[in-house]
Amino acid sequence: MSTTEPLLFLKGHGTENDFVIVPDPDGHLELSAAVAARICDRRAGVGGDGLLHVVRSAAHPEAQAMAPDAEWFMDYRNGDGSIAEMCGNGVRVFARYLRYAGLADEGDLAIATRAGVRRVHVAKAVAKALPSAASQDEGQAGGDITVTMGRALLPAGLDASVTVSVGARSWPARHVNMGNPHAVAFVDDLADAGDLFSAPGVQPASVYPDGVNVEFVVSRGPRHVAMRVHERGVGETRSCGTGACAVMVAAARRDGLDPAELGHPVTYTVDVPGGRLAISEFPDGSVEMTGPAVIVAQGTLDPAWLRTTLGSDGERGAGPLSG
Ligand SMILES: N[C@@H](CCC[C@H](N)C(=O)O)C(=O)O
Repeated sequence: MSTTEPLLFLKGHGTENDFVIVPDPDGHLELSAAVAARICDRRAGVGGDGLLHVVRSAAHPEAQAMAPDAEWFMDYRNGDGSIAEMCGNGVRVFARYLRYAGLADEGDLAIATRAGVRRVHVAKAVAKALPSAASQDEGQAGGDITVTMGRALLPAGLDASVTVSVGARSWPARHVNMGNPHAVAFVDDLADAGDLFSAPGVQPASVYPDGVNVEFVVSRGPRHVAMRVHERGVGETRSCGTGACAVMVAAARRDGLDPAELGHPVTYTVDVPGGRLAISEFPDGSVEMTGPAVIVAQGTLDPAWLRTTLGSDGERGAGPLSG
């Protein structure tokens, strides 16, 4: 694929965690970190917390082994262009896109991610917001999407507890892995985290050699919490799906609720600045998340802008976006 061709993109969000969606079914694009970051740039690009590169699993080297189980691979990038293992809000938006583009049927589908295959249930569409040839009969505005997020890993021993700090303040936090790393701190007030313009400190740093997403949590009522998040590779966002799952599990343990011991699922409502998610943990340890996912726009990336992004001398063009 050459950069003289316009490149289709869409814009979507899940509880206001927003993404640029770049369909590339046959895996012709090589998206460098620099190009992904440029596309996600809110001033010089389209703008988004992250980028969802939509590729057939069979066409992507990191996903070929999952191709028998999941036709599509979510090649997720953070807004700074870095690669992450998993994005919970992203996978709902990814599923919404597949329905919107007529690439998946209503009901259950499987999506390959770097954290493994995730099962997604797309609820029946209830509204139609975007008049588009590609929109099929999919409702963009309505219908929650449920994702089976896998098990939360709660490391034991030295890695179990960490300390999160902002300026002179610090809090004990829980290390939770949802395919990607999280540190969950319970605070008295969400404002205690300050402006979150820079990443909170997390000690010991050796627990998170690849960086960490940090959640600040307050209680709102029985099995109801609210959170803010500073995402690795992005900054503060309006929501984080994997973070909400990590928060739910940490809150349940704090409240003495372990589904494996209780023999029944436990469900929490998790409020994020951009909306609300319902998270359940089951006796087998699996975690399920339900929330909205919306496609808001589509367009094409200007080939001239892409060439500028790549560098007119071709110096950066050889790697960032080619095919
Ligand atoms: N917003 C996402 C998480 C995206 C990845 C994260 N920033 C990381 O680097 O692990 C979500 O909804 O889970």
